[in-house]
Amino acid sequence: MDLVANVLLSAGASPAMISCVEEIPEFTPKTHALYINVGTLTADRLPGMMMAAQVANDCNKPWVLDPVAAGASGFRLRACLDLLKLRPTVVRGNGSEIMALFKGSVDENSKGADSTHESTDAVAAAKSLAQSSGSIVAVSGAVDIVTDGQRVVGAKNGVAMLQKITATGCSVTALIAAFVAIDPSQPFEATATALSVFGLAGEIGMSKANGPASLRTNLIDALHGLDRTTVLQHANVSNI
Ligand SMILES: Nc1ncnc2c1ncn2[C@@H]1O[C@H](COP(=O)(O)OP(=O)(O)OP(=O)(O)O)[C@@H](O)[C@H]1O
Ligand SMILES: Cc1ncsc1CCO
Ligand SMILES: [Mg+2]
Repeated sequence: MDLVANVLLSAGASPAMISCVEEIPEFTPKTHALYINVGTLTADRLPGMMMAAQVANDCNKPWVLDPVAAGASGFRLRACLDLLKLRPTVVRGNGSEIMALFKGSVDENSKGADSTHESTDAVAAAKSLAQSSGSIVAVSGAVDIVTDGQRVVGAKNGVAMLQKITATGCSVTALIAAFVAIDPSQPFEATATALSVFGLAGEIGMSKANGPASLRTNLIDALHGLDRTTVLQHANVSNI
């Protein structure tokens, strides 16, 4: 939650981390985008997540799902599939998470939050999931994949060390929500751009880092300092 909120602040967004069921109907309409992350899922938290998604849909707010460790247990998988039925604007997971949602079955080899698959192994699953769910599907990894079920692009910015910092995936999903909030009519473009910008901040941060802890700090600084010229010069997004 710390990294997610600080990444959003660095990018110029304004996070509010709300999980109290009593507040959700009142607060969700005030947002520009809702982000639901099941990382620390409990039976008590799920009804609030479902309610928030429903409120967002009722007031036409975009919302984004991070299905953390979707294949790790039956409870988690069902929760993610139930949330997916509420049609998030975007779902972003790692290769294993997107493949578990596509297959609809628990992954016996799941390592939990970390992926055991390359993003490029999940392209067909992501495309099919986008078609069946109606959501934009993004798969993070060495190449970040984004698809609306027809188009597929790859965003190639980033450094492998990002995997050694917990919640970089959660944070890039939050950034996707912030970018979708800017123009909800272009969620595909917003998702690819957010992934590319986050990866670029990782590259710039890594040039000054000694390891994961300093990369975490430099990543936030780099995101805060990014300008349009740097993004246009170094963003590496292409059709797949
Ligand atoms: N091998 C890699 N090379 C470059 N960038 C990478 C690589 N692996 C992951 N990334 C980047 O790291 C970020 C997090 O992606 P990752 O796939 O690790 O998410 P995740 O598994 O959901 O992470 P978490 O659950 O810890 O939040 C993304 O911006 C992604 O592009
Ligand atoms: C490690 C971990 N466990 C639940 S959420 C989370 C953060 C990365 O997804
Ligand atoms: Mg994750």
